[in-house]
Amino acid sequence: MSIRKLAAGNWKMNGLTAQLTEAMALAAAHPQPDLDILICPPATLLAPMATAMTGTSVAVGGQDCHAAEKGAHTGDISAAMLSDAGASHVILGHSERRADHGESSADVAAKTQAAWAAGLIAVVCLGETETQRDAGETLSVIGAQLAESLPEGATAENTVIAYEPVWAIGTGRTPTEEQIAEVHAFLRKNAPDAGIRLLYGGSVNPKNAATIFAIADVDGALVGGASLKAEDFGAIVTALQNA
Ligand SMILES: O=C[C@H](O)COP(=O)(O)O
Repeated sequence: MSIRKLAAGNWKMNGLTAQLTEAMALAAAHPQPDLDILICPPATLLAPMATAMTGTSVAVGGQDCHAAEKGAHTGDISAAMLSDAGASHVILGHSERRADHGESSADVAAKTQAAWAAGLIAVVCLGETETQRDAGETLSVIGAQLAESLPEGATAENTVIAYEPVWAIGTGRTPTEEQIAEVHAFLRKNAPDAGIRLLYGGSVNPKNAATIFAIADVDGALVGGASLKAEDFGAIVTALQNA
């Protein structure tokens, strides 16, 4: 089966209006890539970025949504609002949300349903902590997160899975190629649809991208820090295209 690759950037809580030029430079450098490119900016930049990316190769996504359609949830954003602002995707269950906002896998599953209902593609994040890896619990943790975070009905069309070891995020540390291969093979085998794209995330940069993209069952990356600069993210996109 041929799986279309995806280079996704998560800007997290970074980016002001002036940084829209980075997305524009990325789009200009990759006018017709043979893969999908996604940037998930902070909510404040969603609408202007979606407008700036119209007609380009770059899709735009949110970083979280509420599980409810609408209502009294001060400060939250619904999936329909993301879609209305021009998003096609939404990152859900990122470990920073799980840690900072106490999100459980059940919460992530409810948000995933909401995302699908609004026509968004859910980019669902899973990953073990360093303590869990050291205890030999990686696959059981990932297995439980996978089973509990994805509601019934996940397909290659509506869902992307991102494997992000918590200890590799923003640390400059990455798992070995064998460790990534093991988790991705597990996800390919256990995901509800074998066509669901599997991204690796955690300290991906222009230097290590080609090595990571050569690993079996890695269909792309969810990139944090290195997605903020068009030059760096562009180099990662090129490495993925050449993989
Ligand atoms: O969503 C992205 C990941 O958390 C990776 O972040 P990072 O590339 O800065 O390590």
